[in-house]
Amino acid sequence: MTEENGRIRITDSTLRDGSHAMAHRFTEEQVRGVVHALDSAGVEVIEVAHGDGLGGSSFNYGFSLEDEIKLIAAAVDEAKTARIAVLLLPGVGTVEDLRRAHDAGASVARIATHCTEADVSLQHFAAARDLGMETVGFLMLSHRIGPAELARQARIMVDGGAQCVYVVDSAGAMVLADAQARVRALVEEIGHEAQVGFHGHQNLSLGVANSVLAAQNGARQIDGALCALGAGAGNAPTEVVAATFERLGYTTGVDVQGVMAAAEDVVRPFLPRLPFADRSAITQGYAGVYSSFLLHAERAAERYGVPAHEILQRVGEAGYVGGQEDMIIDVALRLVEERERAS
Ligand SMILES: CC[C@H](O)CC(=O)C(=O)O
Ligand SMILES: [Mn+2]
Repeated sequence: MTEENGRIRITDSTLRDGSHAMAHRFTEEQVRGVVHALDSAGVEVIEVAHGDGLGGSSFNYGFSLEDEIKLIAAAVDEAKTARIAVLLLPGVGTVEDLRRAHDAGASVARIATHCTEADVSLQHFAAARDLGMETVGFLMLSHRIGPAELARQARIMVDGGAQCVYVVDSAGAMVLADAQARVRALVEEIGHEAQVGFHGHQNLSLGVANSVLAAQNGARQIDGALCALGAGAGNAPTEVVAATFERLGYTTGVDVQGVMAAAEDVVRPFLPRLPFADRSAITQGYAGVYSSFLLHAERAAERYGVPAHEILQRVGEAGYVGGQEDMIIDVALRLVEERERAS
């Protein structure tokens, strides 16, 4: 296929979604190295923040090794052409956090809400627009509601000032047509006023395939992370996304060799473990569990002596959402009780 499929903007989230997999232990040196490599490879937007967004460094979500504003400033300093994005979950981060990130040089504000709660993002979009930032809405756990309802939530974000709204497969639970239908519904609802994006996870190893279907159905912004470094089994790998989209005839502006080198030579050496669809991560995709719950479940498994995949299966059945990380402990304790009663 030739270059006929139009332009796709790749946003790399190694330094934000990857923060989950790194237990929020990124150093300034690592941030500088990754930004330098991505920027040199032509990646236009690089997201930097705590895994749970601005203000996420806390007992509940895990403390960052380095202050995220310092990391954002380092990323801005390192990038020659790429723009630095931040993620903000209203309630975890505040408008004040957004201002601080903007003062440090971030220019893209990605405001994330649970897929049914778009209305809590309105003041954050207004603040981001006042600051002159580009605005992106992020509808997390998008698999939990149908395409029509998701499109209504996207409409709320666009009316509030979002210039793009993402279908976010936080659990890596979407199976091909799920991604396709949701992206198509958003494109129909908001496509003449705003762009649509797709953020895929690899729990069922479909992050790249879902991203391709998203693009074929009108998505114009696609997320990835180098070496798939991200929550759960990781994100659609940026280097695979770039290579695949080029082969499909999309223009991304990304140098495939450069981004492969960034993955292999810069990120891989500091990975604590390769993101992998093991039993726990597959369970997340299968049962529709927030990918960032993986490490929390593994820690609870270790502490209470019950398998992480069983915890995650129960978490999926209960339908817990981001912010309910404490319920993972609750589930683990219930499993312990059940086991004691049964023995
Ligand atoms: C906790 C925020 C979350 O990691 C955002 C995201 O990347 C997702 O929902 O997939
Ligand atoms: Mn994610």
